[in-house]
Amino acid sequence: MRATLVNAEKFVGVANGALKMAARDVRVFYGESEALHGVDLDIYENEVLAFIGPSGCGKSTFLRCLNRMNDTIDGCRVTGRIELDGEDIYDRSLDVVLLRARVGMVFQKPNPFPKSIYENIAYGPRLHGLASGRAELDDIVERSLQRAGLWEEVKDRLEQPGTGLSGGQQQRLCIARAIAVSPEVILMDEPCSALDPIATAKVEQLITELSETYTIVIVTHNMQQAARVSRRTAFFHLGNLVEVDDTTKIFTSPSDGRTEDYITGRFG
Ligand SMILES: Nc1ncnc2c1ncn2[C@@H]1O[C@H](COP(=O)(O)OP(=O)(O)OP(=O)(O)O)[C@@H](O)[C@H]1O
Repeated sequence: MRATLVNAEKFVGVANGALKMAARDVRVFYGESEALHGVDLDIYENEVLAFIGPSGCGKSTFLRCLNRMNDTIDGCRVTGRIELDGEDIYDRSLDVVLLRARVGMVFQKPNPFPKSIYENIAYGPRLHGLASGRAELDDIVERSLQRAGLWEEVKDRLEQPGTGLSGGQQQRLCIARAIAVSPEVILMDEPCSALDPIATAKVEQLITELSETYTIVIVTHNMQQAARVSRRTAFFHLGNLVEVDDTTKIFTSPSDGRTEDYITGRFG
């Protein structure tokens, strides 16, 4: 563990981004059971925002609301309002496939398609008509892999299966796949929990680099990780968003006793 939890200096200059997403009174029901009890949260451009809290408190449920992944869960219902650049993402006329390109997602377990490394990246841009020919597609594939810090490791084996890479490489491949469709927001649900410390360090470094271009929301069980990568942290407890503040403040002088109990290890 590091001596200090937070290196605040690296976040200078990104503290006052424009509003990117806004959630108001968001409630999520699984059948009759209410899992999230009215969450209000603003997310700013180019910030890294971490969600922390004990198991089952609703972090992943809320994250999935942000690109409507909950739509894919039977019996799940979302109420309230979530806006992306001022637009209601639950509006009936909204194209969900396009939304998920704008608000991409990286999951806990790396999940490359059972296709070549090249095809893993090329699939999205092709689907969304982002390349006018093979040369442009090649260029997107190379740039995405470079951004994800994977190009040097895979440039000579682009036709080999993505599933043949190491776990850490697979996760960076999934990040490259998310980047390839030029998202604005990237949601990450415990992206390092299946990785070893070296692969984790690479992904954390990548998150810091990517925040120059994208807005990143990350769920993590690892408080040191939240402290290392995020500018702000939101603490969830029993389906409530208890508080959101600068990461430094959350880990040094939180406003709510429940946050204090959690970060000092009294529960969770
Ligand atoms: N598909 C589902 N069907 C029914 N209930 C669900 C489903 N997914 C989550 N829940 C419930 O919603 C609540 C919040 O779960 P969620 O997975 O969002 O929490 P979490 O904070 O992400 O937990 P963890 O840290 O363990 O991943 C829990 O009570 C959970 O049992």
